Amino acid sequence: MMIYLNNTPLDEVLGGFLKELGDYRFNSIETISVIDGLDRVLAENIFAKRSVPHYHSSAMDGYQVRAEDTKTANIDNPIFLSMEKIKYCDTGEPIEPQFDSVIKIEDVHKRDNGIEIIGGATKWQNIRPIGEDITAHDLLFTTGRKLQPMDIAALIASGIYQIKVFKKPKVAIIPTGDEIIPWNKEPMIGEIPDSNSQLFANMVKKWGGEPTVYPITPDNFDLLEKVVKNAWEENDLILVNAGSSAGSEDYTSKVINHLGKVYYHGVAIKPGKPAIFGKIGKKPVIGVPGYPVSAFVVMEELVKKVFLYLKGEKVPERKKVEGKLTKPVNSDLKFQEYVRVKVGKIGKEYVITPLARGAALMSTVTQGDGFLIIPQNSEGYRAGEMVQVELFTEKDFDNTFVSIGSHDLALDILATHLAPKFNLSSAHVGSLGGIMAVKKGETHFAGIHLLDPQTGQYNISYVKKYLKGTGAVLIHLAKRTQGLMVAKGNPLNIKSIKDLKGRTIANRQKGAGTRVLLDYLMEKENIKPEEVEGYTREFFTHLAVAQEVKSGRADAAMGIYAATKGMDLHFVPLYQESYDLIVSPEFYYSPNFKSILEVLSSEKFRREVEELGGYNLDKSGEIIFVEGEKN
Ligand SMILES: Nc1nc2c(c(=O)[nH]1)N[C@H]1C(S)=C(S)[C@@H](COP(=O)(O)OP(=O)(O)OC[C@H]3O[C@@H](n4cnc5c(N)ncnc54)[C@H](O)[C@@H]3O)O[C@H]1N2
Ligand code: MOO
Repeated sequence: MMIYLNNTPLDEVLGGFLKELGDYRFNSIETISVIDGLDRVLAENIFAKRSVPHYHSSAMDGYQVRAEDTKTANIDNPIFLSMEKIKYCDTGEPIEPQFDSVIKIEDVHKRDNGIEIIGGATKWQNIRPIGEDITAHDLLFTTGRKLQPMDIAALIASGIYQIKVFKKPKVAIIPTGDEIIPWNKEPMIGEIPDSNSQLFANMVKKWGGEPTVYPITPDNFDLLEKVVKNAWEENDLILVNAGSSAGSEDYTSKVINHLGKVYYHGVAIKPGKPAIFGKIGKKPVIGVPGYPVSAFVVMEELVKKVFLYLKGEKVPERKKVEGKLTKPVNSDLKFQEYVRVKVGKIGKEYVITPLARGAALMSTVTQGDGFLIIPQNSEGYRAGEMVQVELFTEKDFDNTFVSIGSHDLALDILATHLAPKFNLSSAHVGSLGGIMAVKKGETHFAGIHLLDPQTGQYNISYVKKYLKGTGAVLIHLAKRTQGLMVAKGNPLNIKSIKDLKGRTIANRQKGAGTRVLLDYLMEKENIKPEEVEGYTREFFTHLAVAQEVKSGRADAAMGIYAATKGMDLHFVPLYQESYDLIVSPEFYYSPNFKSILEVLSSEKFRREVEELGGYNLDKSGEIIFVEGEKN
């Protein structure tokens, strides 16, 4: 198998490829009705055919008069004008040739057979003369104008009904892969619904193109070649999705090379490195990697730029914000990396939290706000460094609450109650991580559930210990039942912590409240970590450990009852814990926090959470403890 994948820097690929495209441009023209012109780009200069208004018209409801007749009127010498010397008109009505002025209706006294006025009118007052707005033969728009709603209104008013615009460039989208199935078919194991084609189609539409999604093509050279040939004839730009990397079934570059030429295969970006740039005849054919985020990055950073260049448009710059990085980000020196991040605004400062790096993780784009772009040859950034983020969302950060800490399903339900007025942006780092985030001013609040083994009490001693000097308000959210998740029917008869000896568990990460609880209970029963298989394998959520038990890879896992629901697992209740929110004092006293408190104490919210099972929210929203503020 021949593997050929270079690692060319992005700018070099883009610059070089545009050069290879020579004089090829998307410049076909079509004539359309002006009413279909929204967001279309004019391919002609347009001059008005008609003046607006096209007759002298009244600007007010009132009486048309001759200014001459009104000259001597004043408050002491009112003038009476008989019906022959005036004419009533509404706003917009034509001015008759014998008149040259309009007096507003509220400035006249109606008398029998005429009006009385107490002030003179000046010539052309309250009249919109011909061409006041647009004059016939005025230049309205030049080639290249992207038509907006008022543009279309002005064109119609000035007598333009047909316009010449650039044709929407046609973009072929060819999904490939034996495992890919139509987007609306329920997938079996090993099958992947074609979600990328819709990602591409909608991006192309946003850029002003006309996408066509071709049928899914299996991994087969001849079939792919046939579809590419076909698409090449019918389109201006061809995108082949997947089959771009080094695997033996990756035919995209072979097909392009057979029909035309590949100029670049492999870009020094991550994700997105196996992208392919080639040409068949004069038309560009681009191989976009299969992983959704790799695909998104290649579409945003390369395909969009090629597309808009060929369309003769500038690439709009992304909005940028600068903020403090909450976690270190390491980067491979070989690539320019696109790390998806969440952005939060705490007080006046932005905080930037990096998300997971996997190229398959669409959720890092849907949950993320922007890219932290780490240049090639950079090792990355340290926690606390100020970094710049290029935004891909339009979120209102002033109405986004940041929650960094332990995850609980109640937070998801809280988010549904806060929407659409407020967003809740959560990151799950465990209880201790949450406390540290509050301490460093990186979050508005943190969910925690930390047992103090000495006192048997939850959370308070940790707040006292770690947030002394910082200040914090501890608000109760829920009592929830922790226990052991085991297989349906409890075949191993696991009834208490003691029964974990010699069994395999799925454990939570250090710093997680559930881990602290397990350690506490194990110590009480004198069980050493070495006596429990899997103790060192860490998972970050309740659902993740539940999944391990469900799959049979683990015999048991400590977690909350609600996570077992829907998974058909057995639950052995062991402990009632208190899941609370630590709120920074600044946020606690801000008006926005009231909205959270309102939800916490609402019946509807409490009921919805309790319905998950294993929860009691009788006291949610109550203050448990206040740690003094900074002085
Ligand atoms: N041995 C190597 N394997 C891989 C390499 C490598 O260098 N050596 N590169 C990896 C990188 S990086 C990427 S990115 C991917 C690129 O893969 P391909 O473009 O060849 O695409 P596939 O392997 O066919 O699929 C990858 C992944 O994407 C899913 N996919 C594909 N099409 C769609 C679609 N239309 N909708 C949704 N999802 C789609 C596909 O099912 C796979 O899961 O290769 C790595 N491997
Ligand atoms: O380039 Mo791949 O897209 O790194 O994941």
